[in-house]
Amino acid sequence: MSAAKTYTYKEVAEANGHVIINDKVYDVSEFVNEHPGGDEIIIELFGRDVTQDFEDIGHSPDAIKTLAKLYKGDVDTTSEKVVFEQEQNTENAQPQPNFTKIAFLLVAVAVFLYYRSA
Ligand code: HEM
Repeated sequence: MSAAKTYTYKEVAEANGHVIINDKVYDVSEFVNEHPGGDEIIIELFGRDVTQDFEDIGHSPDAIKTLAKLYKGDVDTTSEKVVFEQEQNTENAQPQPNFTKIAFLLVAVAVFLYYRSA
């Protein structure tokens, strides 16, 4: 751990297969192949702060232990943030799941099933 390094957001974004969780930098380039949740889900997020994603899944203490082994250093939180295109889209997108759309879909399915069984 003595070799811990401080990274700027830009350095993390440009490194190969690093992610940020709680302001710590992890090299997950090798780990993605073993990730029980699949590699794609993390590869898509390389270079980013995945704290929210990691916590939303409710990863186990085991997963947190694995994470500790991949620790590379800390992020310089005063460095300039990197804006990712996809992130921008999500921010501009509707914040709430579209209830009307879901309700409409359910009705459509119900109607379909009704007519199919008639
Ligand atoms: C970056 C470090 C990560 C590590 C070390 C890690 C580790 C793990 C481990 C050990 C599991 C097995 C279940 C458990 O023990 O909780 C797991 C499951 C999972 N992970 Fe991760 N994960 C990481 C990042 C992520 C990220 C960023 C996402 C989402 C964007 C993600 C999505 C998932 C999903 C969806 C599962 C559930 C698989 C299932 O139950 O079918 N993981 N992860």
